[in-house]
Amino acid sequence: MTVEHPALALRGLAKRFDGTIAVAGVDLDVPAGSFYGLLGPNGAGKTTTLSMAVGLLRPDAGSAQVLGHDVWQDPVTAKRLLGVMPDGVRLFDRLTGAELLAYNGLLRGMDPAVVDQRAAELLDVLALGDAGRTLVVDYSAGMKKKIGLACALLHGPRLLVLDEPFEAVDPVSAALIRDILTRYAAGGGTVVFSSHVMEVVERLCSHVAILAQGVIKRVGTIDEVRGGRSLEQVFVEVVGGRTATGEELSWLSR
Ligand SMILES: Nc1ncnc2c1ncn2[C@@H]1O[C@H](COP(=O)(O)OP(=O)(O)OP(=O)(O)O)[C@@H](O)[C@H]1O
Repeated sequence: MTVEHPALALRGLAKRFDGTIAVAGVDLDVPAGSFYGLLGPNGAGKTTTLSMAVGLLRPDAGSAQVLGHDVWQDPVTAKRLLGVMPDGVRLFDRLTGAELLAYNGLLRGMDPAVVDQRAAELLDVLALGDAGRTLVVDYSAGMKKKIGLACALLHGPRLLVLDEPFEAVDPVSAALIRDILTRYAAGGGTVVFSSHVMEVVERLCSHVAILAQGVIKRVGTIDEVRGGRSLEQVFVEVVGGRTATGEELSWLSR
């Protein structure tokens, strides 16, 4: 009997920066084939959690497995199965989009002919073909997101982990990214992405986890987490925060 591993399994992940506890013990199972949203306010620990989950940041404690392969003990296998778009897309940006994709593909040991063919297709689908000889450093923020996504997809990973893929992206590009991710998930891939945008998560995701102050406050399928309400209502209730009384900033009124 074969054991079905979750696409991503996090156990007790924790990270502290100096005096700040960024992530305080996160357990999460992302079922294979799911579209998983990681929601949380600024500073909740989303980027830190995802960075540890994909092997970019060493945790103080805990483990991360991609389809049963430990990210820290068996990184080559785990990273072969994984496509990552990190926050702020730290790219080698003195290259054109095509050069960056070629660099990524060859670094992964892919056949150069396959890299060329897939790179051309990705640039075309993501509407980056027109950027031609423009260096990635001169791309707009939205274009950088798209080339980051192309780099994450190039080797045909089974799991995609994306940090804020819709941030700084215009509606046309956002729709394009949504379509590509939806097709990828329909084809058997698993997507995990972080976001603050309820509407995107509600529209796309089968599952959601709400992270606040470094811990998971709610987790489950979208319907389980919503419990008949809107995701925004649940989010605000879980995360709390201050409400304006109307007295503040009175000097702004004329
Ligand atoms: N390299 C670092 N050095 C020091 N503190 C850090 C570092 N990275 C993150 N932190 C702190 O850890 C906490 C969690 O940050 P993180 O970036 O993971 O949150 P986030 O949920 O991704 O936030 P945002 O939505 O604003 O991107 C914050 O308090 C942040 O200031």
